[in-house]
Amino acid sequence: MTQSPAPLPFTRYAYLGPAGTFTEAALLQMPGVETAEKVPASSVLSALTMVEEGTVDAAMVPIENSVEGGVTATLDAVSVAHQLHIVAEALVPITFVVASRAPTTLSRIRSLTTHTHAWAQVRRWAEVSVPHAEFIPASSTAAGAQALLRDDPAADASICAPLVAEQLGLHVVARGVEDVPGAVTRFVLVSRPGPIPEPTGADKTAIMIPLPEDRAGALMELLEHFSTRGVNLCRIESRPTGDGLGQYFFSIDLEGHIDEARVADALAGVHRISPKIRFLGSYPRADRRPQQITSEVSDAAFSAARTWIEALRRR
Ligand SMILES: O=C(O)C(=O)Cc1ccccc1
Repeated sequence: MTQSPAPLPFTRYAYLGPAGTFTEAALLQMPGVETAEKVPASSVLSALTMVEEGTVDAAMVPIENSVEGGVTATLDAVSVAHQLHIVAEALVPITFVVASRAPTTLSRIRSLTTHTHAWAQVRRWAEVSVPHAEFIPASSTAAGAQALLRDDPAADASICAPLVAEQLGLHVVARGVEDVPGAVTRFVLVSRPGPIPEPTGADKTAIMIPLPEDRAGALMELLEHFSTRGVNLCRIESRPTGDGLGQYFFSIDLEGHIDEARVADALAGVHRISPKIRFLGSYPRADRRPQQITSEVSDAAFSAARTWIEALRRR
């Protein structure tokens, strides 16, 4: 049985702005956010810094795309550079339009502006449909669309969400230009380390594990701790630590909550191999998919095993 996530204890949120970004759409999914203050930031890094400095309580940032994989800048910032915890996630279906200020055709477009993350998702379409168009990076899809309304816009058109084009009164030159229909971006809400959201029965835990150096089979050993306790991994990526060639960490999302015995036991096992492991948060799954746990790795089974050992030791 799964429980609904509890309301978030925050009143001020940062997000990659301005209004109309996909990140804002993710933030608007958070329970209770309607009455909270929403502060637009000009980059993911500045949103994270606002959290660290206490200007806001939490920030929504993109972390993974179903087509492109991890948003490395966010993964690295949350895993290494910042002391932040993930407290919620949101999934946003992504579709893009090409928008221009005045009516035009694709063949007349010589430059396109959008966020790099959006450009990565329309690149193949662009090669075929606007092969001569130059890409001009914007701080977000909505910022790129707004820039078209300036006196002397740098680009002929922008790639943005359909709603933004509509709200700004732009002309839609083409719709559904994403290379892979049905793509979804996963966003996470990060805050300063504090109380961990309660387990709901459909949760994820994020961790960062520096790979032990000069230890044959270290990855296999790490993974065994999860498999023997029936802990399913939903994402595993290796990233350079930034400290020198050959130094890597694993960024892992697993199914379950730190309050569950099998998850805590697996993490304790990993800690013995890689003591610099970092816990980055346990939080409710956005898709609310309940966990499938076999009886031998249930909390009850762990508790019975502990009781048995304690009884043996008391003899
Ligand atoms: O620029 C935006 O609207 C964002 O929120 C970043 C982004 C861009 C493209 C897909 C997902 C997120």
